[in-house]
Amino acid sequence: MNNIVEVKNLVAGYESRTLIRNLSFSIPAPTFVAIIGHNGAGKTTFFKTFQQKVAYQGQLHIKGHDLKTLPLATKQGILSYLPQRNTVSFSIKVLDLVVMGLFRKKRFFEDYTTQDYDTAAQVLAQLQLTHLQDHDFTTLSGGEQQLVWLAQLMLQDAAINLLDEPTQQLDVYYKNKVFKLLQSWVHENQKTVLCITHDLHNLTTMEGYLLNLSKPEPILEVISPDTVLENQAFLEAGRPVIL
Ligand SMILES: Nc1ncnc2c1ncn2[C@@H]1O[C@H](COP(=O)(O)OP(=O)(O)OP(=O)(O)O)[C@@H](O)[C@H]1O
Repeated sequence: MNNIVEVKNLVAGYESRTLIRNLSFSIPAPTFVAIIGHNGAGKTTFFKTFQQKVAYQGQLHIKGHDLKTLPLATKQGILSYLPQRNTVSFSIKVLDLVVMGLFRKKRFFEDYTTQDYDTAAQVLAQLQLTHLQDHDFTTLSGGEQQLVWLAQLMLQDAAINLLDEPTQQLDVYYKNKVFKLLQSWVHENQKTVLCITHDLHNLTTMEGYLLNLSKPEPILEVISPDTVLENQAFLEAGRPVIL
């Protein structure tokens, strides 16, 4: 069976700075992977390699395809990305923004149907955002906007989802809720979620792996209260000097 994600001897960074040094791991089945590490460790850069926005050596395979040779449309159907910050500079209703997650299933200029809007509303309900669905997105709080982007990403329905700090601006209730939702997304919808996070204490109850990019030789570690604590202590003990 093809691995869902396979990273082999990955080396990436910027000009004179190598941030990812010879990283290798594979994910054989849909799972949750928390990507952790100090500020500047290269977590977002790692995601940028998947988007081909940073030059890299080594291999990145998704569902058995080399990312370098995969046509864009196929890649977009397999891989979704939620950036750390996403902005909209025009007024748009929350439900209209979320339904756009279905764009890959539409032809150019094809309208969204009532059924599409119902699907979008269901995802908003899962995130307890129904009361905001007719609001102007630009008037929402930072945390509410983050949840709306997450709803849109869930609607995209890709097999592999790269989330860059999706809980950064959320209150403690929503942090917990979003991690639980991601867990059920993996179990019930067979999604693979790679999630950059600094919210280590939310990880203790998760099932999956963590990858600490601050460690000299990062590997997938099975999440347990002990591994989370060990990694927390490692990160608190100090930062490597990154030149
Ligand atoms: N285009 C670029 N050119 C040069 N250096 C860059 C570029 N983009 C990012 N960097 C640097 O690479 C380092 C890693 O950045 P990256 O965004 O991957 O960190 P991170 O682990 O995601 O950090 P954080 O937890 O703060 O989000 C940072 O020091 C950053 O300044």
